[in-house]
Order: sequence, then C-alpha cells, then structure tokens
Amino acid sequence: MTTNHLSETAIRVRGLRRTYGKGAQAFEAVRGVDLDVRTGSITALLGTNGAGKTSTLEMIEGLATASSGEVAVLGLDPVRDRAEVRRRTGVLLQKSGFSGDLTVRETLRLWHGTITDPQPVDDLLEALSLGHRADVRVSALSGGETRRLDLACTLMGRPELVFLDEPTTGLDPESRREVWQLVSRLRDGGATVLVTTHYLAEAESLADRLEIMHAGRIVRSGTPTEIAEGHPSTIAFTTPAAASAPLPGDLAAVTGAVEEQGRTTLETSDLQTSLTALLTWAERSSLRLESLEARTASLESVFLAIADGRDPAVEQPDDTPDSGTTDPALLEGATR
Ligand SMILES: Nc1ncnc2c1ncn2[C@@H]1O[C@H](COP(=O)(O)OP(=O)(O)OP(=O)(O)O)[C@@H](O)[C@H]1O
Repeated sequence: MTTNHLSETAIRVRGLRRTYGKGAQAFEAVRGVDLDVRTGSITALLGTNGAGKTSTLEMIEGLATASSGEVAVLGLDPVRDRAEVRRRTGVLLQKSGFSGDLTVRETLRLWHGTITDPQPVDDLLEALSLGHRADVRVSALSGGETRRLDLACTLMGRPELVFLDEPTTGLDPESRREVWQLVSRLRDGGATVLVTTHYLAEAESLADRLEIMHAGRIVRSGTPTEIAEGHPSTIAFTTPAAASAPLPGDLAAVTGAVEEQGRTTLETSDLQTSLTALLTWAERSSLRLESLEARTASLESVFLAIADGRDPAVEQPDDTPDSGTTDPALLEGATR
C-alpha cells in the first residue's frame, strides 16, 4: 500500500451542494459541506437518516457531479481525473452487486482481472477470513461473509484511500467487530478511511474524527471527546410514589430537571458534584433512589439532541423528508 506523503489532506471539500430534481420538485440534499480528511486517519461521517451522507460520499468518490462546490481527492478532481483517482481509491457501496452463481474465489478472480497491480486472491481470502468459504457460491454466504467479500474487492487494488458506505449495517456484533478491526488495520498500514455508519459506539471508539451531518450540512466535527465536551451529563432515578421529600431546588451544578412517570432526569455541568449533593439529600431524607444512573456526556446524547431538534445551534429545515429520524436499534450500546 502506498501512502501519499506529499499531502497531509487526503480529501478537501468546500461548499459542496447537490440538488435532486428540478423546478418545484427540486430538493437540495447537500447544502454547503466543508470537509477535510487527514491522510492516514479514519473519519466517520455520521448522521440521521436522509442527512445526505451517501449523496456527499458519491460526489467525493466522483460517482456523482456536484451542483456546486469543490472537491479534491488526493489532490485530484474526482470527476476530471477519474481514472487516476479510481486507481488509488477503494469504494465500498451500500449494496453489492455480486452474481450469486459464482463462488467466492471466482468472484475475486473476476475482480482481479480488472485491476492494475492487484493483491493475490489467496492473500485477500486469508485477510478477510474467507479462506474456508472460497469454493462456496456467493448466494450461500451469510450477510457478514458477503460484506467481507465486498471489502476484499474494495481492497484488492491496495487503495491508499478507502470509502466505506455503511460497511457494518445488518451484521451481527461479532462480524461488525471483525470489519472494524480490519478498518483499523488499514489505517495502521497508512491508508486513509472515510466511513459512514449508524453505529455511534463503533464510530466513537474507532474513528479518529467524527463529522455529524444533519439535513444536508455538517453540524458537528471533532474527536469524540471534543464533540461531547460542553454537553451536560445526566443523572436519572426513580423515587417511590409515596416519597414526601421534594427534590431541593438548588442541587449543585444541576442545569435542568425533567420528571416523567416518577422518573427524574437531571442535567448537570458537573456530574460528581451533583451526584454527591443528590446522594447526601437522599440519605438525609431517608429516600432510596431506584434504578439510579449517572452518565457522562456521550456522543449518543449529542446525536439525539441534533436528531430531535433540541440542539439550539442546529438549524432545522422543514423541507427535508425524513429528517431527524434514526433507527433506535442502531444506537444500541452507544454509550461506553
Ligand atoms: N436520486 C434521488 N432523487 C431524489 N432524492 C434523493 C435521491 N437520492 C437521495 N435523495 C434524498 O436526498 C436525501 C439524502 O439522501 P442520502 O441517501 O444522501 O442520505 P443518507 O444520510 O445517506 O441517508 P441514510 O442514512 O438513510 O442512508 C434524502 O432525503 C433522500 O431521500
């Protein structure tokens, strides 16, 4: 794998826009995206459903033309310099288009024939843990195995820049872990990775940098820690229905409180101080706080605030179909 030592920025995007349809039907799916992806890093593009991640990725990959804006990939124009960009990048689309009748080995051999300086098929079979499935028809593979075969094709040309559009969607946790380990190894080998995913916990622990998209714009950027910084931690508990002691109004560092069906959720700027004050109050009041939970600010809470329109800094356009929704199942385990 070769690394582009000449430039520290593998991808540079400025003012990128993409409109679907024309006239009254026109819909702007990407509304002025700026993005810098550092060479040798993993950057995760996160967002609500329909935020514009795939639309953005397709323009960076050179698979679609921007309505306006600039894109430089490895210092090249992905549309004008398509052949050169294509040779140096690997693209994993959301859906693969394999023939189910071919075996895994036949599929890889077919792909091998289309690439300049490809990796040997046997090396890829081993790297993607597909050796034992080499002679099985693609139609008989599990979802995880099919995704690994997809990845084998993506990586066959030893790309220095890899685009992965939801590489782990639909996979079980073990397969997801394997795919992410592979992505980490790619980065460790010097490659740059731009990945879209709905799995916040995975992005949080594996990506070097996160870019959160909402309604066609990047609304938050930074390391996972930077993104959670400044957001409140939460304390939640349930008090017995008969509890007589009211929550004191001046609990240290608490910035907000909500009570729903006997369960209280407090927002705090200083988790330890508020928790100490709360426990002292409960002790003095002889109250038992059931199902007590204390959570530091997490990517999940930041993400949900954006998706639900509770983040005052994020504009909520009203012409975005499907904006602000995400499958709660995909947030599973999102806090560490
Ligand atoms: N070919 C198209 N014609 C019209 N609208 C489109 C087209 N492709 C996408 N859109 C719309 O553009 C918006 C952005 O879609 P896109 O697929 O880029 O979002 P996404 O962030 O990748 O979503 P998801 O997480 O659901 O895959 C959506 O509202 C979608 O319905």
